[in-house]
Amino acid sequence: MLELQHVSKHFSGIPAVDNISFSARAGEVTGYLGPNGSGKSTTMKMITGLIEPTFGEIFFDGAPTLADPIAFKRRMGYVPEEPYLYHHLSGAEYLTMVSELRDLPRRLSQERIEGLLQLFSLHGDRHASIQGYSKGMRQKILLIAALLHNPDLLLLDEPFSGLDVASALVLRALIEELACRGKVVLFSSHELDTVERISARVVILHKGHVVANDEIERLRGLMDLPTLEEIFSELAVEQDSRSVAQQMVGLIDG
Ligand SMILES: Nc1ncnc2c1ncn2[C@@H]1O[C@H](COP(=O)(O)OP(=O)(O)OP(=O)(O)O)[C@@H](O)[C@H]1O
Repeated sequence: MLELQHVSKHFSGIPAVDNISFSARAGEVTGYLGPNGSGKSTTMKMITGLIEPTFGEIFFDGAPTLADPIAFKRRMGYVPEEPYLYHHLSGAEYLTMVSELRDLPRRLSQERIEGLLQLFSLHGDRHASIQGYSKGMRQKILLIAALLHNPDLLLLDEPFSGLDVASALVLRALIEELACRGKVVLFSSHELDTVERISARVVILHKGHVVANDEIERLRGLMDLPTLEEIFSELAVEQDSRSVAQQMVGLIDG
């Protein structure tokens, strides 16, 4: 289980994430939602150890993640929102580098790389440089890199970004399958339909605060709202989208 206890992150004294506590359990998918700038990526980065919390602690299977960061990173796979890749490498070279950094045996890692490239329909492009890859192709490389070492915890920050319909369907099924196999999966997304389909629970952030942390089914009942989109709008959207759109058109067409 992944557990955040009273975690905050301040940038120049300003809280981006403010005293949040929640847990994500093994065997189920936890959706992590919030408007732009609400603190989702900051939370993900704190869990990975890329940035340290200003306050609070993060635990994985009962142990503080910062107590033994190397052991924790062996068990974690992370798909960042921003694809920081080495563009001069080919997809296959990049994945080989990742597997070497992760100390995976060469034969095993090559089998996994070849297989995953095939299954993500990227095999034909494996020797081309990442520079020439489309956004979706880069996203697939990030996904494969996060999966290669068969992690127990998957942190997926907008993992569907740039994927075509077929690949998004594969990823959706993959996330469900990983949870079925007992992994902890925390994934952030703005695609509420997808979140609603595959997540048991959601955590909703608004301006750095947790405004909901429950099973989707229970939230529907408690709030008497039929869809996650309506629950999300009620808790985390302040503006009337129709009126904002009309004002925008008014400005350019006035
Ligand atoms: N390195 C940083 N320095 C200063 N402020 C930061 C930094 N990183 C994030 N922030 C601020 O923290 C807040 C939360 O940002 P974050 O990227 O976590 O939001 P998000 O929920 O992931 O948004 P999005 O949906 O747009 O990806 C924002 O106000 C952002 O400007």
